[in-house]
Amino acid sequence: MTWIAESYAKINLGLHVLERLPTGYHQIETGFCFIEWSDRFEVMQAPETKLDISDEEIPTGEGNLINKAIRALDRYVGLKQHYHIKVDKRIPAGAGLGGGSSNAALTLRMLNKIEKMGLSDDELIDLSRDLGADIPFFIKGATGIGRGVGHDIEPLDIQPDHWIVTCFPNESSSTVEAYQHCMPKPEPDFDLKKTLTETDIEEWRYTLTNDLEQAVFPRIHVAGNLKDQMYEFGAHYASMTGSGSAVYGIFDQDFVATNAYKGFLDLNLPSNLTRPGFKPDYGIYRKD
Ligand SMILES: C[C@](O)(CO)[C@H](O)COP(=O)(O)OP(=O)(O)OC[C@H]1O[C@@H](n2ccc(N)nc2=O)[C@H](O)[C@@H]1O
Ligand SMILES: Nc1ncnc2c1ncn2[C@@H]1O[C@H](COP(=O)(O)OP(=O)(O)OP(=O)(O)O)[C@@H](O)[C@H]1O
Repeated sequence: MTWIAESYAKINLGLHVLERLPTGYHQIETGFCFIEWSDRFEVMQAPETKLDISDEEIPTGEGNLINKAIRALDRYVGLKQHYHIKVDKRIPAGAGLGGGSSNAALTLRMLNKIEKMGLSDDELIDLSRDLGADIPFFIKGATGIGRGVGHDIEPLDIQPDHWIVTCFPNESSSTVEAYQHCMPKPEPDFDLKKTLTETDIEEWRYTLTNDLEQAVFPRIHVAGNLKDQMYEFGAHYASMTGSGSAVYGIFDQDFVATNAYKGFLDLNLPSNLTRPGFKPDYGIYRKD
């Protein structure tokens, strides 16, 4: 029996880096929403654990977040079976799109369902606490504001009711380095929740910032150029997502967004077009 599901990417709507913590992590505040870019998972019972990823640049050993998620679940409840997991990888890695975290969260949700473990979202979040700061958002599967190191999610309907064009400039960004090079600001210049819920998207370019841009753009110039290009294509708002290097633009007219999307594809840059108010299909389906 084969189980199928989609592992969606996220983008960050604004990101405050508030404080560097003694653990090396940072206290942040960020809006999380989804885009229509996803990896496709096929999971089958197998004599031994096996991971196949269509993108050969992503290591499939112990360090892969899918394998880490399997081990964490096994430690927590003890898995009854082994699995062969095939991933059609479409989300670029090192893009700030949370591809690895999304994969880890889906692995936990799928095995929880396949083995009828009955673990709650909070239990899955607990057992995966050390795997990645973005994972709780992907387990919950609802948009919202992330606080603390990103783990504490306040659910909030902040999926933009606009078109989103996302583009990866083909140069990966390291999350560790992005945080190392940023300057924490304990008193941010704007109220993130208020901006996301009460301010028109047209106004965001004057307020809503991602603090990690200042750490990434000087080192990955193409990412900064891509943001300028989004505005040239007619975006109402453009920003780097997370630790980069992907950049997204928010557009209110479909033909302007489509034109931008096609423009990036013509430049051979991996890109995505997301519909207004997009909601991911979080279903896990059985293919007999
Ligand atoms: C940039 C974001 O994607 C925004 O949503 C996240 O903050 C990063 O989430 P992630 O990739 O799941 O991060 P993790 O895998 O947990 O951490 C990678 C590294 O990023 C840094 N890191 C991450 C999250 C955070 N709040 N502070 C940090 O300083 C730490 O050096 C950490 O070792
Ligand atoms: N299942 C996975 N899919 C993608 N990358 C993975 C996976 N497991 C481990 N990695 C490693 O994690 C690193 C970052 O990949 P990922 O796609 O999660 O980056 P990201 O989008 O920048 O993440 P984030 O936004 O959470 O910081 C890569 O170097 C990659 O080799």
